[in-house]
Amino acid sequence: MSGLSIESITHRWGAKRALEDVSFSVGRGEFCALLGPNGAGKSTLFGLMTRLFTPRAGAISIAGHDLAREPHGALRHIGVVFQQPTVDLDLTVRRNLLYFAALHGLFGRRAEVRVMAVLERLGMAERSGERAGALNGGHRRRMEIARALMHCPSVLLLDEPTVGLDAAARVAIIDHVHRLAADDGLTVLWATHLVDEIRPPDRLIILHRGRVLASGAAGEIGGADLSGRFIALTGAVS
Ligand SMILES: Nc1ncnc2c1ncn2[C@@H]1O[C@H](COP(=O)(O)OP(=O)(O)OP(=O)(O)O)[C@@H](O)[C@H]1O
Repeated sequence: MSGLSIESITHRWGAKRALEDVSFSVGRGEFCALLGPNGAGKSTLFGLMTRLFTPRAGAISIAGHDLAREPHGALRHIGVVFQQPTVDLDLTVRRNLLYFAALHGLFGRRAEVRVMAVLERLGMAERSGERAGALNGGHRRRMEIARALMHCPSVLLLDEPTVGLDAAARVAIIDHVHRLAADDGLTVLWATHLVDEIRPPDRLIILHRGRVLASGAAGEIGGADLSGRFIALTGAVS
């Protein structure tokens, strides 16, 4: 399978259950929202998918590579945007991306071309010479998404990427990432606790207290009122 597959993942922090028998898959070109209130287990799952730590039980497969048995094969297919921004504010946008390119073995003209291609993709090309610290929060996040695409991953993981952004910046980022899935065939997993970031055709996984409560098309799970359905399932006000 070319996308992402999570099979029967269980993880505990000491005696605390963070994930219990979590299974789902996201296909090529699908935008999948992982929706859960605080403490649902979203960041724990991201930590497992990026191999910050290993699951006690279950399997994770990325672009057909089992993360435990073929970690290098799996990890090179992942692009990650973490919840906390990780940008060098003193460098230009271009320089931030060039450093990241070098980490992936891309140098010189090839790196320059790739930097401009990913910035173009996120509508950021004209800002390549600006200092990252001078960008607004939305543009800084778009720069981070562009950076996550530098090594041509097939799976993009985003952990609550719109935290702290205003409504217009959130919509712009959501639009861009939907286009990456629809036009470029990227497999997207978008963790959020905000129902209004989810569109009816999106795949949706509702996670609560470490368990999957619903999985399917957002429009089918939520009908005309996804927010009401989410609150009914989890008791959480989003
Ligand atoms: N390093 C850790 N050590 C101990 N417990 C942890 C650790 N990380 C998370 N937890 C616990 O695991 C559970 C799931 O937390 P997690 O951060 O994965 O949820 P989340 O859905 O990402 O929440 P949030 O939206 O608040 O980031 C919570 O009960 C949390 O307190």
